Amino acid sequence: MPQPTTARAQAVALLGQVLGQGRLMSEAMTGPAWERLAPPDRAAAQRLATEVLRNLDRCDRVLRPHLRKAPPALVRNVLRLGTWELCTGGAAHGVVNECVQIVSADRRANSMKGLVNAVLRRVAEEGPAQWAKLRVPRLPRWLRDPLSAAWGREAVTAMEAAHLAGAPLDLTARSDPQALAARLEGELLPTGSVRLQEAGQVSALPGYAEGDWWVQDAAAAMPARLLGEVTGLRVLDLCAAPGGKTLQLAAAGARVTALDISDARLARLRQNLERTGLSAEIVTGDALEHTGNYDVILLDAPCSATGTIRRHPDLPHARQGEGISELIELQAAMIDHALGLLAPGGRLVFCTCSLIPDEGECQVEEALARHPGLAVQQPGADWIEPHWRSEEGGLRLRPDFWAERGGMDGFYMAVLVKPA
Ligand SMILES: C[S@@+](CC[C@H](N)C(=O)[O-])C[C@H]1O[C@@H](n2cnc3c(N)ncnc32)[C@H](O)[C@@H]1O
Repeated sequence: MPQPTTARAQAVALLGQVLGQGRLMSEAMTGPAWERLAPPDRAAAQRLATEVLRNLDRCDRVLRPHLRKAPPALVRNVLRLGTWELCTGGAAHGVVNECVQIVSADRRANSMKGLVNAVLRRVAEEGPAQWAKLRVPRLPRWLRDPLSAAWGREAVTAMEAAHLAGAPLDLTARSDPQALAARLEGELLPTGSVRLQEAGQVSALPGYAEGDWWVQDAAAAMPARLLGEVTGLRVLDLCAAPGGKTLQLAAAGARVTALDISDARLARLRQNLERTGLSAEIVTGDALEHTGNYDVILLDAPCSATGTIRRHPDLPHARQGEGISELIELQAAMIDHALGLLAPGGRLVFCTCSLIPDEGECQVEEALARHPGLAVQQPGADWIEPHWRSEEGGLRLRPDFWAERGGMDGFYMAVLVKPA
């Protein structure tokens, strides 16, 4: 008979996988124990682990005076979880009891249940008052150092505040953003996205089943918007899944080919097309091997995803920057291949959800040097704020932009024009 599990126990298991095994939360939310959890408990486990990771530095600061030496990983993660809950309004009795139970149930950690009980009782008394005074958690050094070099310390501090604040829910309307904003009582952003500050369960929102909208961060919706009128154009979405940009292009009347190397991710794209009643040709394959001829190509290249930390605070803890140089090489190869698939005079939108200039500005500068005649088209949309523009002609978006509205994902995008 499998042991029953709880949201807290699974949150601790998620923390162990992210912090101990370098797995992303999205990779870790599988397995028999996870499957046994009821959907609301899965959501609770995900939220608990996400908040602990977002506040990891704070949890460790509160715990430090109560620990003479670092306890084993499981005990440490239970203490971090308990600390976050106790410092943010969790009821002491329930939190402490269950944390003790989680440790008791583990053969190797069992002997430390007394310590967990004693430490969390102290945290329950002293932690909440301390919590509000703690500094905003900093990014790990592997990311903080290069970002400080690129954007300056002050900007990184502002980004860290945005990471701590988390992200509202942004939607892209299939047809009428104004009507959607009114219907959901959301904010119509200048770019055309609709923002909800408190959304609850996404699939329960009006219009979800009818496919009237899809979830897409406001920054992520901008690359396709830069293309303006695309009705009837042959558009290739070269790294398309799960399909936010494919949906935008199809809704705008383009003849879209959506290509991705991942069948599993394309299955989500297919579901999104079905739900919204939009259509696109779907191709499973490697972008570098695709052939064809297109008026427009949108290349949302695989990248470090460091622009999405507001929503994925696990990322800087699970990864230490490994694999980024390979991604940078792949992005350059994809730009070169995409240019070969474009008709003369055709446009390539290159974008990444990264904060690292090597995956953005530098890619465009280097592509211009490699391809004589290639030009950058300065986007002219009236919603573009002057400080978003970067030197080589692209747009640099950061999580600390629009702070008063709730921020945006970090993104880079540029429109390249092939010589006619
Ligand atoms: C940033 S995501 C794309 C997000 C998507 N454009 C959207 O808006 O929903 C990058 C995608 O690149 C895909 N990918 C990675 N390597 C690839 C390759 N060699 N060829 C095609 N797709 C690839 C990944 O499977 C992933 O879905």
